[in-house]
Amino acid sequence: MTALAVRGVRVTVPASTANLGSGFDALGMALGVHDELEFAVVDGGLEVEVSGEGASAVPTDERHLVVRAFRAACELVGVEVPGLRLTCRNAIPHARGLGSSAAAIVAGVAAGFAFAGRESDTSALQLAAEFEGHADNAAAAMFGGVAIAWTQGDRFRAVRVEPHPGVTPVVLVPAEESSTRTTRGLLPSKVPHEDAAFAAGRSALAVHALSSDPSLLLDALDDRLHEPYREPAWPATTRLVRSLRAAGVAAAVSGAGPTVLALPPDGVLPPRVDTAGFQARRVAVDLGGVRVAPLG
Ligand SMILES: Nc1ncnc2c1ncn2[C@@H]1O[C@H](COP(=O)(O)OP(=O)(O)O)[C@@H](O)[C@H]1O
Ligand SMILES: N[C@@H](CCOP(=O)(O)O)C(=O)O
Repeated sequence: MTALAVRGVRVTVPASTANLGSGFDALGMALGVHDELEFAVVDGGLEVEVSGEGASAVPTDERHLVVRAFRAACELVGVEVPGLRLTCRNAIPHARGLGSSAAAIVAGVAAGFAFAGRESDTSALQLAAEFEGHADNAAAAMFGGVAIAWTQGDRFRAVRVEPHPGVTPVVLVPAEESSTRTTRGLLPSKVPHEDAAFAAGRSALAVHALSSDPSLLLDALDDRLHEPYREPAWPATTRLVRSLRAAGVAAAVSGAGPTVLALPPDGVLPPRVDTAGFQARRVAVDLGGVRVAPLG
């Protein structure tokens, strides 16, 4: 067992927008909406206090996602925490395609690593991605900026790419929720070769557009790989993505939806696009990923 490096940490973790069009399970970008969590070592037991998003819905016992990820991380790094007081102040909306579950997992993993005096690294990403099932949004939440994620056998890998300052996201968030697990179930096991080729070109272009030339984002964010299959889950989202794109605004479904991601120049949407039913919010790109500080 490793000795505890600290008795408590404060963790700030960003939301994320995954896929960015055709980069299904491969591209993610961290966003400037953050959950704040405190992990304090206590003599025994588990105390979980949640405020903000999801407060009335998430369990406050050992089933809590942050607690599960934290305990798995503690086991991996070899620290034993006798008891935990966890305080969560949530700002990331749940089940909207903004990476709330990835953020919760990354926060728990980062805290577990910090208790062993370690920073989040490739083994932390591996654990977080195993929990989430894919590394696109977990890598973005962990390392910030744009993430390119891939798998090598059963290993999850990712690199961080610096976003261009002209990438200015607007998220359009509807009231209704959509579970990622449910809409992953709508995806086919095979797609036409033509669509795969379309996706390869678009997702490669997306990396260039996001890092070097935002004028190419409209083409780059086009998708045939997941959005058409998930459309029955969120028809209003599909309509809004189409209207934005028809008005020349780069737009895609954020993660597994139902939020819409738009990347208009200067973060300004044309007034003629009807966004009724969605709350439009300009958000920064988060550049640093999860942050951990000792509790004072
Ligand atoms: N901060 C959190 N604390 C506890 N559970 C969470 C948290 N964030 C997300 N979850 C769990 O994950 C679910 C949402 O996950 P998911 O369907 O993947 O949507 P999202 O796109 O928001 O990640 C929530 O309904 C909740 O069960
Ligand atoms: N690639 C995943 C991304 C899910 O992101 P989330 O923020 O909706 O959890 C997918 O499209 O299923």
